[in-house]
Amino acid sequence: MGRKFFVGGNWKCNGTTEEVKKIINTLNEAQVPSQDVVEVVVSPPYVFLPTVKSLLRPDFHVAAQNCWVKKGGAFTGEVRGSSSDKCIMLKVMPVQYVHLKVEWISAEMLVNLDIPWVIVGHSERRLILGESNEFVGDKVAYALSQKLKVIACVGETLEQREAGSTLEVVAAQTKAIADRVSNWDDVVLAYEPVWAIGTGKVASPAQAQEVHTELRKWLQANISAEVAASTRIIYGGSVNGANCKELAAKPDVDGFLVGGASLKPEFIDIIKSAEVKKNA
Ligand SMILES: O=C(CO)COP(=O)(O)O
Repeated sequence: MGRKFFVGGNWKCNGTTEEVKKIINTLNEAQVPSQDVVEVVVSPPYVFLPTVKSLLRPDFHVAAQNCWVKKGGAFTGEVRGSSSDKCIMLKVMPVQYVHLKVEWISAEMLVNLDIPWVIVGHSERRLILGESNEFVGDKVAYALSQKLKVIACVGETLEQREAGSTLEVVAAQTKAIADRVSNWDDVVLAYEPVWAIGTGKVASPAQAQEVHTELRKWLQANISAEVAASTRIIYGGSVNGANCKELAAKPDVDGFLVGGASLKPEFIDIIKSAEVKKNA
């Protein structure tokens, strides 16, 4: 079974109602390859989910950027991080933000809004909010149990890459998911090296291919040949209209998770890079 090219747009914490409408207009008017060739998913901030859901063309889908690890209930704002947390949060945030409050959104709410996808384990959550591999694995499992489809993110920091531990890091992140998930049909694995995110420093096609091949080998050795062959492994980190084709040409790059460029018209060019695969 071929792996359908997948292009996700992670809008992160960006946009006003006007800007969101403008992006949607651009997407809605775009001529792109058919749904048989490419699956397109955009992920706005929570507050814009209903607007995007109602205005977006029906052949593109919507993802939330996160969801809670279990059923919702009496939780007024999530407090994560404490002085005992061994995360790098203190390095990137002033000390008064350690007790961060983050909105608490359950998988059930996303299902209720008819949002089919959720991004889990993005490095901005792992690193800033101290989400551990196990916590991310639990979230993936819970989201899948509620019938959401999951874009699960893995990736190493620059420090880890320079220490030569890239493969070990992404394998450990993937293992924490694999330990909790038995069906991979609704999982897309996003390799997002932290050093490439928002930096303009994209991984070379060879670097991306190397990690994607290793991840696929890991899936083959630890889950099954079938899961390894069918799971889409997408790349994220400074993807843009100019570099997407070369990356897409690599055999184990099955698409992209795009940040900054997903807010711009060049996102259409990135979607169109699916043609590279079709013609391969
Ligand atoms: O984090 C990313 C997508 O989830 C990538 O962000 P950029 O494309 O802005 O580097």
